[in-house]
Amino acid sequence: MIKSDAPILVTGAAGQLGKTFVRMLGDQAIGCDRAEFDLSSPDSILAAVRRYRPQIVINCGAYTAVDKAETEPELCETINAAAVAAFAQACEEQDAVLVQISTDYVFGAQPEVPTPWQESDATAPQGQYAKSKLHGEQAAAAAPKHLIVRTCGLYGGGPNHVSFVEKMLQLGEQRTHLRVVDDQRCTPSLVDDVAAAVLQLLESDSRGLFHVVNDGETTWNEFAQEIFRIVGYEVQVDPISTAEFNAPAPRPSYSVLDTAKFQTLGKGPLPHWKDALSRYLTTLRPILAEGLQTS
Ligand SMILES: NC(=O)C1=CN([C@@H]2O[C@H](COP(=O)(O)OP(=O)(O)OC[C@H]3O[C@@H](n4cnc5c(N)ncnc54)[C@H](OP(=O)(O)O)[C@@H]3O)[C@@H](O)[C@H]2O)C=CC1
Ligand SMILES: Cc1cn([C@H]2C[C@H](O)[C@@H](COP(=O)(O)OP(=O)(O)O[C@H]3O[C@@H](C)C(=O)[C@@H](O)[C@H]3O)O2)c(=O)[nH]c1=O
Repeated sequence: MIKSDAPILVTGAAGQLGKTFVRMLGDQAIGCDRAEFDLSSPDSILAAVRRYRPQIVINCGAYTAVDKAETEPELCETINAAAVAAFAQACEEQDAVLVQISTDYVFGAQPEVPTPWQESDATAPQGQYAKSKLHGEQAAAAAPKHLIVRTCGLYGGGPNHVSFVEKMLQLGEQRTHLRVVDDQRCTPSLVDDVAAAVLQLLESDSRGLFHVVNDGETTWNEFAQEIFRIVGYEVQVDPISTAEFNAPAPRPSYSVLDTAKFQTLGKGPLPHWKDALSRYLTTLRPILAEGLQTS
């Protein structure tokens, strides 16, 4: 159970998800950015956690530049795995719960029959970011009280965070034709819905590994088309393959996550991805009227 008076430390508080937790938790949150916790120096983490004496640490800080990680694998591994090991040790010492946010990218191999991945399925991370995040899960699992939440394609941090949604909107302001991959299936998810679900897991004292994404599944191409449909931009989104896009890091062709385990809480699935996207774009409407480029 979340004790209402004990602090909850949120790392990565300047990021999309961290910022959302800090907003939702209000006075109970101690939001820390890289000035307080430099995750590339894990040695400093224990002392910093001792200072705050949290009941829960929600680690949203991470190296999230998937392509850049291919050329900075050591830094990515330090931030996404070694720092998590330090949090696990600190949480054990403080008898605190460690919440580690992880990713659908821990799955990589093309399943024979595409069926949403369950928590018990074998992982097969492909790129450096993906591998470091799996190592981070393993490090978090060393904390006696841990909650590891895998999610996917986060967006919704507002116009200052450039997720896939803002990338599409910026490109859509400039171009009439875009090329977007149509051979990766996943479920992009809204930070508000994911953070609310994580808090439900904490409130029910859940421990272990959970998949938390919006309901349904799509491709990035269909997701982009839905963005433009909702905001009313006339942009043609041509389908291309992942090979044609030729990004430096590999991405899974199928990383839809099964949320049945989360649903055992009895609250049902998270809202459908189309509903989540529509809610987020509604909040952006006043800014879109001015143009995202100029905001
Ligand atoms: N984005 C996505 O699509 C997905 C993300 N995830 C996971 O969810 C979590 C939250 O992601 P999201 O909010 O999107 O990520 P963001 O990139 O928005 O935020 C990550 C935060 O980590 C901080 N950070 C990076 N390096 C350091 C460092 N050396 N020391 C301290 N802080 C650092 C960044 O700080 P600064 O702002 O100063 O750079 C940033 O605020 C991560 O664990 C990520 O792996 C999982 C699935 C999908
Ligand atoms: C901008 C753009 C992207 N794409 C492709 C590239 C990629 O395969 C896909 C999604 O693009 P992104 O670069 O936003 O995706 P990416 O940064 O790989 O997003 C990921 O972030 C990390 C942190 C995670 O943990 C994952 O869950 C995941 O969603 O769309 C196009 O095909 N056309 C485009 O114009």
